[in-house]
Amino acid sequence: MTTVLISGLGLIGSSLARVMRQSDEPITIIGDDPNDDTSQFLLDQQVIDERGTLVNAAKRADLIILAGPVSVIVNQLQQLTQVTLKPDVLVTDVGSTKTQVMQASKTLQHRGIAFMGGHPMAGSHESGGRAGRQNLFNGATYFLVNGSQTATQVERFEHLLQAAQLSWVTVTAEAHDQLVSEISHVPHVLAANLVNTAAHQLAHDPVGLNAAAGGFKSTTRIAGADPTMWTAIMMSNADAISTQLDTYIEQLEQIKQAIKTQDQDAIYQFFDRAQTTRQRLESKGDLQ
Ligand SMILES: NC(=O)c1ccc[n+]([C@@H]2O[C@H](COP(=O)([O-])OP(=O)(O)OC[C@H]3O[C@@H](n4cnc5c(N)ncnc54)[C@H](O)[C@@H]3O)[C@@H](O)[C@H]2O)c1
Ligand SMILES: O=C(O)C(=O)CC1(C(=O)O)C=CC(O)C=C1
Repeated sequence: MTTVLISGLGLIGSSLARVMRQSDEPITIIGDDPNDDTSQFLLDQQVIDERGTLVNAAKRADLIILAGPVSVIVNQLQQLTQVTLKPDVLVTDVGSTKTQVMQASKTLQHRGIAFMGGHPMAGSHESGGRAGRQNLFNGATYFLVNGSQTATQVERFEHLLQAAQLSWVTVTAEAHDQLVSEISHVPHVLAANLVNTAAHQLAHDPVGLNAAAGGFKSTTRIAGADPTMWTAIMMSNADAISTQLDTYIEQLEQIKQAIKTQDQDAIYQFFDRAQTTRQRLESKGDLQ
């Protein structure tokens, strides 16, 4: 029997629990979350078997998954250094940034506890355990960052999540944070900025945002995401995100100039390049 402790039963933590429920291995899932409503819902749905607190339940666990906001994960890695854990336990996380998390895991690793960074590249603008789904991660990339885990621990972890048919990719924390700043973090900044700017400009327009159609709605869906989670992400990947934003500002300046000066060719090339890349991703089935 494998005992899994998931701390943070939100969208990601509860979805991982739902995937593990499909595993052929006998498992007990202990859930830790301060939200009583979510925890009770997941108990009733038999997504988790019992509730516990991180500090009290950690000593029984073979696998500990930290699935709260990045700022919470960083604190919990410190808390776990004060607990006597099973010698073979694997501690991992699902945080959207990895450098700060890997740094915070060092004390635990120095005490001989196996830690491996993780980040499933799937999610939603919805949050909370009720929004979790068994198929949320299907076919997605799952980044792993090497810490002090053994090959057997990785194999067992991947086996527990087999039902999701994930694509496992090992990266360094720095390469990870650089990459996701571009494909995930900056897009969230841009989406939120589109909404905030439009809302401000149209504040006194009686039709205004109510007339927004597919274009505005599909480019800004992710602006509906949880501000606590996204604040923690921005705070923990500040350098990479701000550097990427500089590049975006430069690119926006260039297209602004092209539009202002009626440079038809430059405008066409701008949209043509984007269309070609987007269509290539769609044809691979990666995007809709
Ligand atoms: N949402 C996404 O698309 C996505 C995708 C991949 C990774 N992530 C990462 O996964 C993590 C969780 O994100 P989410 O979308 O599930 O967020 P969420 O808001 O749905 O869930 C977070 C959960 O953590 C709980 N929590 C808060 N403080 C806690 C504490 N001290 N102890 C235990 N639980 C606590 C909250 O009550 C909540 O249930 C974040 O680190 C995020 O960066 C999110
Ligand atoms: O699909 C979404 O709504 C998401 O925002 C998922 C998303 C992203 O693509 O940026 C969000 C955060 C992550 O860490 C990984 C995935």
